Amino acid sequence: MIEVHNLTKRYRGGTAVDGLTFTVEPGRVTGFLGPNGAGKSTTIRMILGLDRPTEGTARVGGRPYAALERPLTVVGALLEAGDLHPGRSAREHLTWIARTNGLGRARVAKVLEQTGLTEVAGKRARTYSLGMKQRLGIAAALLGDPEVLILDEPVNGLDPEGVIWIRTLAKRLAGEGRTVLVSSHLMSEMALTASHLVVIGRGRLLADLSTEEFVAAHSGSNLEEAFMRLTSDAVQYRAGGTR
Ligand SMILES: Nc1ncnc2c1ncn2[C@@H]1O[C@H](COP(=O)(O)OP(=O)(O)OP(=O)(O)O)[C@@H](O)[C@H]1O
Repeated sequence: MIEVHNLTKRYRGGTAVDGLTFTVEPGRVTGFLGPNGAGKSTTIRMILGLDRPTEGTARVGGRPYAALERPLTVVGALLEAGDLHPGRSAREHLTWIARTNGLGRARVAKVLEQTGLTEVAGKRARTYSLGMKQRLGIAAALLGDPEVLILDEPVNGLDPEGVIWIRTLAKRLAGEGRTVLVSSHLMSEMALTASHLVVIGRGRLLADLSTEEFVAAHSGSNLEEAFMRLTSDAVQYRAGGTR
């Protein structure tokens, strides 16, 4: 479970995250939606202890990230900017993470298999397509067999096959009882992937409801347009440069 309470991040230039409170439950895929600049990445960074909140708290598996003894066994994350060494192979990359986190080598073989990378595991990362890099990022996130998975914009730039693969994987992980949070700025994609939605705009919570409820409320209209309407104030605020 992920519990976010009154989470706030202010920068000198403005407020990126503004008093957010929501819970991400296990056993389902939760879509974390908002237009560009809404504060999704900043929220995720605070959940993962990479950014310090100005106010409020974020807990993963019942504790703040910093209090987790073996973080990779509790939460795995795929962030937008991967830190992949181009000269390293997938197997070397994963083995290094496993070793520095006290995880057994058997996990490396397991996550390579789970992400379909076994056959290319010896190739250097510089030869990988974007789709393969995303799979490797997900393999690293799965290494500690964590109960919580956070994927930040995982389908950006992927071809249709890659998009379907991520969608299927997210659902499978949730089906295993894990907590899965997937961020996106595309309502149409989340409608196919997530069974629950947390929508933010301008750092504030706009909606926290099941995908079914959202779709039913906007049946007959284009989902992407309905999402744009919901977040339109946030977009106008941003475009006006008043942040
Ligand atoms: N280090 C920083 N200093 C100042 N402002 C920041 C910093 N990081 C983020 N912001 C601002 O906070 C706001 C939220 O950014 P964030 O990246 O969290 O949004 P997002 O919803 O993830 O959008 P995107 O999908 O475009 O990354 C933006 O206006 C951004 O410019």
